[in-house]
Amino acid sequence: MHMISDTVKYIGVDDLDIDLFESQYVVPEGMSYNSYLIDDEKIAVMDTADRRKGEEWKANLKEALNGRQPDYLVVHHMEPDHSALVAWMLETYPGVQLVCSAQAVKMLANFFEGVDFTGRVLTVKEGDTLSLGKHTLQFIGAAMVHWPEVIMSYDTKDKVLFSADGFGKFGALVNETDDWACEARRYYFNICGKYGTQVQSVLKKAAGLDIQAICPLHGPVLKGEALAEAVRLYDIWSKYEPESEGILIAYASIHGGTAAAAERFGEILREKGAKKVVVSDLSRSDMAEVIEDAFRYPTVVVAASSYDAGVFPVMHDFLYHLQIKNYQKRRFGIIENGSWAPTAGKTMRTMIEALKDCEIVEPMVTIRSRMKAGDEALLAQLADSLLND
Ligand SMILES: Cc1cc2nc3c(=O)[nH]c(=O)nc-3n(C[C@H](O)[C@H](O)[C@H](O)COP(=O)(O)O)c2cc1C
Repeated sequence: MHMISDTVKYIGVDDLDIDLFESQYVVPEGMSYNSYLIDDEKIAVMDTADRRKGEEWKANLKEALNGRQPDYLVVHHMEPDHSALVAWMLETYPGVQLVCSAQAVKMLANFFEGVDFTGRVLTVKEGDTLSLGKHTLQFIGAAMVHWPEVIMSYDTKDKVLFSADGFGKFGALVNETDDWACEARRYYFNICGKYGTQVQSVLKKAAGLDIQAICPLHGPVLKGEALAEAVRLYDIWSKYEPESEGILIAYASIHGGTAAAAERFGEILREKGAKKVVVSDLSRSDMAEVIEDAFRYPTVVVAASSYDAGVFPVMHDFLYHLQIKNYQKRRFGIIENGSWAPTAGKTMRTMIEALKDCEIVEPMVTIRSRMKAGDEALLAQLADSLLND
């Protein structure tokens, strides 16, 4: 158990045997469910953990309490990976009061049938404060970062921001490296990506505070340069601005013809001077990582086989993911493939046109079954349009 400051203790747990986080994200480095304890005249526990590691978390809590009783359980976020032990806390510690938003109160009964919360909940909203003795918690509304009930809290004594899922990342703390951005980016775009406006609003509020440490619910505590870099990246990401130069080619291919065309198109782009080209096979890549790359770069080329008068499903899934994540402000190129009546291009075009402020760069290239020498010229033309316009 490590100390964040002389009175703020880390009591979270690592999960190294989880197969998929939220039943969809591969997490080869595991996951951490962070939880903190503020040891003051009144003791506040900041969130619980996932029930997968409930016993370990309870042991950490008991060790940190050292025989004392907690006074408050602050529930920043009701998602079960943080709130699984809420009912257990109420039952085990009769003096503990839950501190959460009004929206969270509505959710409590949904998650914990039969638990009597009467007289056990202190509802807080933006600007409210809670004195623990030397520490005072100031609450910050953070609705839709990334659920509606989310609050953050700021400890005015140690200048710590408890940021809920904001500033989180994939990966257990035991496996933490210096490269925070790599898995924080994949986490951000897939989990919070839809809510850029709400993240911007929280960043504006945070700019008015002197923050010495950010304590998220997943991933490492951020301090110093790491904190400043994380805030810089969150500002870019939540404005939907590309982070760096580059072109993503995402392809969906049944028998390899579209794959060959996509790889060749990558070579053409490099021959013409593109410095960074990432080619991803949507059937075999981690979808969350391809989505991350789509947000990272300003330009995306989609290449796909036609399928049942539409597009090969994994490409449909990719574009659908972009749509629900509020993807915007990017340029697209389109390559389609078909053996008798190519339809992939039209389907992809319709889906891209539904995205906000996304431009389709012409010409769209049609491959018939296998790429031929004659297709080179049109691919070169598309490359020129993408690189020079
Ligand atoms: C189930 C299935 C449905 C298909 N539907 C279409 C179609 O509607 N129109 C078409 O032109 N080709 C269709 N095709 C053919 C492929 O799109 C075509 O062979 C393409 O060249 C495959 O590219 P690939 O080598 O990258 O997989 C279909 C193929 C399969 C297996």
